[in-house]
Amino acid sequence: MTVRVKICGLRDRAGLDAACEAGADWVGFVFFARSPRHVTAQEAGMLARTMPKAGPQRIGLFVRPTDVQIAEVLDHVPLDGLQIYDDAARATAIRARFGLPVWLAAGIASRADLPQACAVDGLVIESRPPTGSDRPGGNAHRFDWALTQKWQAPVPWLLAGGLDPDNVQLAIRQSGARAVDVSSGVESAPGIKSATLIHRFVQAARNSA
Ligand SMILES: O=C(O)c1ccccc1NCC(=O)[C@H](O)[C@H](O)COP(=O)(O)O
Repeated sequence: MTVRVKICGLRDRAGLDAACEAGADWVGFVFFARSPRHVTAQEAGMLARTMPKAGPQRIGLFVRPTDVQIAEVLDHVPLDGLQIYDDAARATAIRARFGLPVWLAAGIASRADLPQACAVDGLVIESRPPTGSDRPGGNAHRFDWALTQKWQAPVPWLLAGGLDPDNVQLAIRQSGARAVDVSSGVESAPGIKSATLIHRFVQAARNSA
């Protein structure tokens, strides 16, 4: 089965074009001011509206958002889904309020952290942020991939956190993931995507056995 790929934290045309050309399944826009990958609704709108019709789905990332913040973004950006950093009940409420697919981001340190039930459309399973980080994702920080191996996931899920073109095949083998999510690992500096690394990452994920 083909492994699906999300390239997250896109901020400019070159990065977005590379993700589309490489055949990514999803691209992510980060609406969190403290992130080096932050985009305004206007910037993301310009990018998202000019993507190929059969291109990747557009996912908006929000950290503990208010309904007003999400609504303001949706006024400008045609999003296909929302990735939410908040508790599960809030993610479910956002899904009901906006009628879009919602992925809940879950920070994992041990097997006990893996959700056994949820009322959202997908889970992004990533490492807990390292001590001192002021953001819940995009930290280039990995967890023990074997933790998800025998997990009976309640909904489709993506593996995230510290992936790059050189480790993604091992991560897929060890975790059993059928979808992967990367940001830092395809950058030449924080917030600056590398077309070469994006292509290498997508190719490596697709070619994993
Ligand atoms: O990228 C950020 O700065 C960010 C800030 C706040 C919430 C989420 C954020 N990013 C999430 C992602 O890019 C991915 O879902 C995932 O965490 C992968 O990150 P990385 O370890 O950098 O590949």
